[in-house]
Amino acid sequence: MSTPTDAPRHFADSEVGRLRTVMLHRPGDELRRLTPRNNDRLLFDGLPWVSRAQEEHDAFAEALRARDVEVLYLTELLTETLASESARLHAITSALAGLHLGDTLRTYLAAFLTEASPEELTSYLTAGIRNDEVRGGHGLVTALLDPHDFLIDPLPNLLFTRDSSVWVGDRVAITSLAMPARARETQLTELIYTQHPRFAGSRTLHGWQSEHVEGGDVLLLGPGVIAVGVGERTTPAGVERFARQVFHAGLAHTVLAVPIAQERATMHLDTICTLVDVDQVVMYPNVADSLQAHAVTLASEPGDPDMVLAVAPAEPFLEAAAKAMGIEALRRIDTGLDPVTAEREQWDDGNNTLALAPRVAVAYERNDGTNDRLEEAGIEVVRIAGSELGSGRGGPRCMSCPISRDPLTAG
Ligand SMILES: NC(=O)NCCC[C@H](N)C(=O)O
Repeated sequence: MSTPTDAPRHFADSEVGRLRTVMLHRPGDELRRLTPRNNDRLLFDGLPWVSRAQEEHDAFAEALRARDVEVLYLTELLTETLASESARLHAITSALAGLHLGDTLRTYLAAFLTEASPEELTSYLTAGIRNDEVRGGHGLVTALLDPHDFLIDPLPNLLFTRDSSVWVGDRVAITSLAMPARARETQLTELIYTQHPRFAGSRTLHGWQSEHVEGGDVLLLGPGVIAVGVGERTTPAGVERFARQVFHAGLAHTVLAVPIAQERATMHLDTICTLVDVDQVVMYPNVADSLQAHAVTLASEPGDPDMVLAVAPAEPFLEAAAKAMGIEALRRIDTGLDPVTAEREQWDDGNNTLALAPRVAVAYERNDGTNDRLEEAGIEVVRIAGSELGSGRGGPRCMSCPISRDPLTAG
């Protein structure tokens, strides 16, 4: 595999530049924590068959490797990061910061986790610890909590690495996840990007303490142009903060703030629209005509500490996007073949494609109507199975965090 020698090692300025490196999370024991009592709270619609989900995920990773994409695994990076004492201390302190533990249990767990190997600590941080699994620290809190209550919550949505960090240019944004079940994920991505030797020197943006922005809402439409969905997960204040940061860092000239319905089916912008070419998106037709965008640009001089943002009135999304991208039109390929098929295939993440290069995209095989349409439009579809992976409501884009793509030429 070769990368252009003048390109930074970690870089992304589009959704479709040739994919070089991606971070995935192979589903593991954290999925075995899901029960009919907690799956709603943990944001899964069902209980996945874990070994089949792993097979499906391995096939996804293999399809990427077959296209010369370097696959990094979040848990491997985390375990390597946790070899450092300072990273371990940081990880343990943040994982035990919750107000549900009490001093006795927190002190016991801190000592217990400090003794754990990096592999074991990774496992506790991702699959969690249940009250009935601890051997010490017993007292009022352990007695009053239900035996099945989690002292450290499992993170089954780690599978969706897209949401907990986003590379924009040569910087990585640590996002701020809105749902309590996912909030701790970004403590782990922050630790990896700030303490793993591979990322030494990488500069970060945003942060998990900031206003909510989730990676599934962030679409790098092309060099200098970023669309950000605002709905169930990313807040208006989140997109404002994000816009200020990318303008300040010179990473974008326009941010499109795109209001989306606050519903589970459309939890992120990438559940209704993803790019499959430099000027083509696959899009949910039931919202395509009503989707609007406010173009946000910098009204003050670059470098002025009082950054003033100019916010344009709402315009149809595709028009606003094409204008900001400097192209004649952002063409649309519809999900499904009719409104009902479109609704079914949108729910099953037919829109949620991962581009490997212009006109080459990974998609769930089950969405026949959408995949046929993509192929008719000249897109090569790399089909993967997702019957179990999809039970958390996320497709190939949600399950991948591009760390390196070949740059697209601006303009
Ligand atoms: N970008 C995405 O749409 N990610 C899918 C996230 C699914 C996860 N179960 C969630 O509700 O957050």
